[in-house]
Amino acid sequence: MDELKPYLRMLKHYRGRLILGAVLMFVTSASGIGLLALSGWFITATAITGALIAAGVAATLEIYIPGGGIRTFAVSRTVARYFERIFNHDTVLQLLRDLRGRVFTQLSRLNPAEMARLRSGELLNRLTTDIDRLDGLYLRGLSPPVVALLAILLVGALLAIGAPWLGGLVIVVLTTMAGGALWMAWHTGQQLTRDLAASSAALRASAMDHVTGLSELTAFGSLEHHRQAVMQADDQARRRDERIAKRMAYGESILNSGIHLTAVLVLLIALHLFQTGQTSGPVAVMMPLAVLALLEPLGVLPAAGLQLARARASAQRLSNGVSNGTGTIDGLSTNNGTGTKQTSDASSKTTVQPAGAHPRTEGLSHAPPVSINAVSLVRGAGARVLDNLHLDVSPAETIGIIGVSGCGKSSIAAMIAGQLKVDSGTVEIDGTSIETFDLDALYPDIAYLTQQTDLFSGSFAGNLRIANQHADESMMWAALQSVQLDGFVASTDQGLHTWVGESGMELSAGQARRLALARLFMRNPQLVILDEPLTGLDEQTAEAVSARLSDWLSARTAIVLGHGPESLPRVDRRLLLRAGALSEEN
Ligand SMILES: Nc1ncnc2c1ncn2[C@@H]1O[C@H](COP(=O)(O)OP(=O)(O)OP(=O)(O)O)[C@@H](O)[C@H]1O
Repeated sequence: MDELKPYLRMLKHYRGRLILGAVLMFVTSASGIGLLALSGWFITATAITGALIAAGVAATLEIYIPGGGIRTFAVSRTVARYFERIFNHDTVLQLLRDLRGRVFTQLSRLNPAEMARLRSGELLNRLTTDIDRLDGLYLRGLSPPVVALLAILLVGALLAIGAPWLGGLVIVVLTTMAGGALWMAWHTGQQLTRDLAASSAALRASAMDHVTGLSELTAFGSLEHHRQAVMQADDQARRRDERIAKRMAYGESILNSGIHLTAVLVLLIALHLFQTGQTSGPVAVMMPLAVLALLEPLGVLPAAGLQLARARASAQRLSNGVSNGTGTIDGLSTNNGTGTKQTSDASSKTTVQPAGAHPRTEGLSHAPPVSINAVSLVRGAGARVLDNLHLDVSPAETIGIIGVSGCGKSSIAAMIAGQLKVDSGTVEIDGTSIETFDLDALYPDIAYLTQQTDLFSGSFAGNLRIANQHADESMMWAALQSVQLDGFVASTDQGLHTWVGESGMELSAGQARRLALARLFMRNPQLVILDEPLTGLDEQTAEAVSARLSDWLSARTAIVLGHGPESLPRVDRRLLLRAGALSEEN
């Protein structure tokens, strides 16, 4: 249940509302029980009185008080239900707002490497299904057992009018039955829910792959094959859903049968009590009816058990891979005993502050030295990408690192940018280990161009402003000119305000890359990391951009990565990365 603790803590803020909501739920149930029990009593009492009068025996019955009671219960049941629904749903909406805020905040703290690990299907699942399950924690998971228990106690008290021992016995029997049903649903729900959540995420991910990769799948003639895979994922999710529904239906029918059986037993005992003169006829009829009135508050218990299991699984998933707000960035994180948090999955290693360290909170006031000392790195399935790597970059030096595809160039870039944690060794910027840097303080002074071009749905101006919120139009035109994109932008209808499409889809790959490069010129960083900056540019444009880039880099410390010498701008030193180690290139 530990996973649910943060959410239970969140519920504490609404303590008053939750108690009032539960009271309204109980009033609804109690009114139902009162209505049925009193109606049974009243009908029997009037029948007996009528029969006595018909037999010539003088008999009277006070009808106004029980009649008024029945009307009161009928009205209070409807009114309490109405207000309970309005009030509790309002509370749930407030909880939902807090929950969404919390999850979005946690997601926004993830760095790109971690974000990439959460496939979009996963993310969508977390933001919709998981949150929805948690928002029902109170209404459908926690309050029904409380209300059910109170309802059992009330019925026990009513039975005690006929025979106190019977009231006590029924309380014990029904509480055991209800507790058992709740526990069974919770227990079986755990595994089934985990399986269902996994199949739903797989279904969403494959459905999204199908839609986004439609043109590739069509071009390779694999559309039908992939469609079958999506259908299979759908089938699996549906079968798991059905299994849960069946188990819940079994649970409900067993519980209902138990309540009916108890009502029959209570009827037999009540008739015996009546026969032996220990209770009156109307009370004897009221007793089994009061038990039957428990069908409603107890019938929801299997669903409540399942809801609790679902909420727990959702809480687990939400904390898995998302910061829990206590400094742990990844659910897979473990403390390795040295005070430094690490992830167990090599492919998702990210830089995390060592516990207890005082982070450096000031950025870079000058072009910093960068040093990599005895760094080793294992990634993915366990391949050693870097092996005892050393590198010293002097202030304002530009170094180029070249190497074949997959040799580890991007890994070096991500490491220096603090987005990949090394297995051993240190990475230092300006004499400070990247692990002790407050990255929020460092990032304004570094520029990191990743290999992948990320543009946002928006205009040219909007995409440039990501690098510098306060940039004016002349600055933007100058940046666009540096990457030779000014002519193209000027030729569009709305110039800087032209929409570049979702993720820059209305631009060619080369234009998108140049727009990403232009963002660099909008800032004044001290340290620059460029991962294959000239990819996708034709020879002539690459030459022009390269010359401009070389000038811009001259006063900054820069590490530029590329496949070969032609993919680099002018550098002070060129190194070759091979077999995890660097060697000088002439
Ligand atoms: N996200 C990841 N998860 C697991 N392993 C990865 C990941 N990214 C890269 N790797 C592995 O790390 C190794 C180095 O990859 P890296 O991207 O650093 O190479 P690279 O030299 O930049 O390649 P390229 O020039 O093709 O971009 C590769 O063997 C790759 O399989």
